[in-house]
Amino acid sequence: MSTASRPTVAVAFHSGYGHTAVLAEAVARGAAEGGAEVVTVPVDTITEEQWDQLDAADAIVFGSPTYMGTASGAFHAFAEATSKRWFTSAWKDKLAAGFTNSGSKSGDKLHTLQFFSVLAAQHGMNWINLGLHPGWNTSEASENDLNRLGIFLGAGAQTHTDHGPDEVHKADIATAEHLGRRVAEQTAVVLAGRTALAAVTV
Ligand SMILES: Cc1cc2nc3c(=O)[nH]c(=O)nc-3n(C[C@H](O)[C@H](O)[C@H](O)COP(=O)(O)O)c2cc1C
Repeated sequence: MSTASRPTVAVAFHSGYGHTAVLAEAVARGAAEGGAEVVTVPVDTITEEQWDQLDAADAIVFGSPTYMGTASGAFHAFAEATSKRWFTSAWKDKLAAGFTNSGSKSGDKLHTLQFFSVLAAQHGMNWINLGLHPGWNTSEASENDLNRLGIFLGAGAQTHTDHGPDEVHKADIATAEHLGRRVAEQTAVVLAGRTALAAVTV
């Protein structure tokens, strides 16, 4: 983990058909804008070097499409493989967040985000929520609002199943960027607090 206040944020994601990958890039972009060093890790092809990158990160943002009401099978395989880290509490006190994408407006996305938050809790990680009020919930609001799907736990996106990755909704991309920025900023606050605490306890 970083000792200075510049955080390292890892984006650990799976995308079967490229839509969620667009959001992973947006989270990474937002985190970089927020001052973090960023690594993206496609979990279905994860290497030993990338496991090391996750171990070294201050925050890990989990991302997956919603398949059958939960994260994809590939993401679940990755989650099971993290049990090696669980045994040694290797990820304890890292920060965590999550994003998902589905074909339907709801599509049971919340369940995927809840799965991510439980995975984080099992590791003793501290969950960072989206930190946005819902958009698109008044007569004057628009589908182009940030957080247009009105999710609090993480970033959610909806992509029509006959649309390609280049048609992921711009508001959902912006919402994912927001999440990345927020994770970077909140992680920097925690790192600064740890540094300050270490200074007064020596
Ligand atoms: C096996 C499978 C299961 C799916 N299950 C859901 C679902 O439960 N809810 C939903 O709204 N969309 C569901 N979808 C649609 C995907 O979430 C949607 O197409 C998404 O954009 C795919 O993201 P990806 O390109 O990153 O894989 C499913 C798609 C597949 C292939």
